[in-house]
Amino acid sequence: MCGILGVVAKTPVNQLLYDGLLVLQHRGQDAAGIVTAEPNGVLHMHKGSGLVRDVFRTRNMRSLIGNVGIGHVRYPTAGSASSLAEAQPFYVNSPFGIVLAHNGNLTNHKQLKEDMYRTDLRHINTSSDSEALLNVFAHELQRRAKGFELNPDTIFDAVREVHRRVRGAYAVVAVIAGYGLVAFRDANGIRPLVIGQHDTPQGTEYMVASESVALDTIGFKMLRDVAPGEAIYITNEGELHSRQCSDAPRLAPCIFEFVYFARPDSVMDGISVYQARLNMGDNLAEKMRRVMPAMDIDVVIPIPDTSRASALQLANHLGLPYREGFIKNRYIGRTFIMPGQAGRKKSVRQKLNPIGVEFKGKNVLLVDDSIVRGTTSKEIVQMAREAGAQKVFFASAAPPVKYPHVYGIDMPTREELIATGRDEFDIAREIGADAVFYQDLDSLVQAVADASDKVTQFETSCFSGHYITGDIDEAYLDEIENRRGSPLSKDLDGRSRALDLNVGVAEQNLI
Ligand SMILES: O=P(O)(O)OC[C@H]1O[C@H](OP(=O)(O)OP(=O)(O)O)[C@H](O)[C@@H]1O
Ligand SMILES: NC(=O)CC[C@H](N)C(=O)O
Ligand SMILES: [Mg+2]
Repeated sequence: MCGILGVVAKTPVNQLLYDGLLVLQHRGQDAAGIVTAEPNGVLHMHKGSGLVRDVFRTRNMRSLIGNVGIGHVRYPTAGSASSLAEAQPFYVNSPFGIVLAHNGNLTNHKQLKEDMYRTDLRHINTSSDSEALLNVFAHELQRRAKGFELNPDTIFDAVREVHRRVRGAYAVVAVIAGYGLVAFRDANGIRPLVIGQHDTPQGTEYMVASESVALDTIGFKMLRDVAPGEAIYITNEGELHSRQCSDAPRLAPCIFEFVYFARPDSVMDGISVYQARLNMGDNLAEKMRRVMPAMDIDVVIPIPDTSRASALQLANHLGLPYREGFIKNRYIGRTFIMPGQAGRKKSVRQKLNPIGVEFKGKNVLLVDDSIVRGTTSKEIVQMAREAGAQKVFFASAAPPVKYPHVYGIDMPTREELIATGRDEFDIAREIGADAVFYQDLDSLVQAVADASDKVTQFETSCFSGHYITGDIDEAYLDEIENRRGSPLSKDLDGRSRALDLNVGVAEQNLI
């Protein structure tokens, strides 16, 4: 997943974007980037590999001039490479000069890239789907723009055409040089996007962000979610326009945001992530009562951080003590979104360390939000045993992850997923636990829906194998599995390869 941010302010926007990206860091640790825009259309970009705090130095911040801008933190998705060339935002010089940042994954990326090359005569230089998305938008805008005049209708018509051409998941922020900020969300609302405002004596400022937590911490008031299929255009002067640009919008947000990705203090599509996780704990407790009536458990221990809310509620519901048995090294980031299995494995031990007294001679129930590759659970169970636990049970607040995620989360091969071809007994054996308990899918959906008064449908493909965009079949999954690990795209007669043209940190004055 990635984090995106866009601001139209009355004063310089560089610090706001930096602060906002820091708050969205949990959505991507691979690369970060900011582009700011001056009223005359001059764009300033700085992006690089690594965490926000490492990418931006004072000198970089000083060069980010302008009251309008966008930012991105990246977590590469299936098929894309972990490289500086794919750090966002992306820039295209025509029409007007556009920069774009994207959260999600396009499922017809290969086709789009081919169309771009053969029909639209546009060159895509990386294997990033986001670069293709930018070029589709640019092409559609160019076709409609009349000279240097750009009105909201033209922008909204271009977004409408983007919805027709592009499949998959996308929440987008873009700046059109000299005009303003554009934001839009795919017709299923798979990826989140919110808009907030801040009133100043000079007028209203607007911020669009992946999560409401970015608005909260920067001091913007939440206005609403951007609707599925909707586009927002905020001019440099702060005039807000919005329009539904999809013929068939429906709200089916990705349920994995609520399980793992989003921060618990965010509210997305009207759903408190924290409340959804508490509900997951309740529902899991119900199941545990059913399947394990005589509970031989002394203590419930969460795997920090994400499982805490569910584990707490599970313990309350079962009338068992809840204890913090693992201490997390606060200087290590999220393990799951790290690229590379070796790094992930090493990181679990560096990140979490048991408190012996909570384990010695006890039967412990470890709770995590999800088990994906099993990297965390395998290490943790072993650590619990080394710390003297008698029995180690493991509970997951989400159902088994059995299918690749094609909408922006890096779970691309069935082979990598511990639940592929294994039942709960096999998985318990595999991770070394005495037993494993999983939430049922219906209960997960219910848990999140219960925290909402409007959302009834979710994108659940990694648990159910049902892909909401309707364009995913066995052949597609086989293809992304085969492509796994290759940083080079194989299409276009081998002509357009991912040329890693950027060396070091990319910094540009885009004039
Ligand atoms: O089965 P796996 O492939 O190991 O993936 C699942 C684990 O990864 C995530 O933790 P992560 O360390 O990324 O972040 P957190 O601190 O927010 O829990 C998630 O919360 C699980 O603990
Ligand atoms: N996780 C994401 O949202 C990534 C966005 C885009 N597909 C990329 O790989 O950069
Ligand atoms: Mg975790």
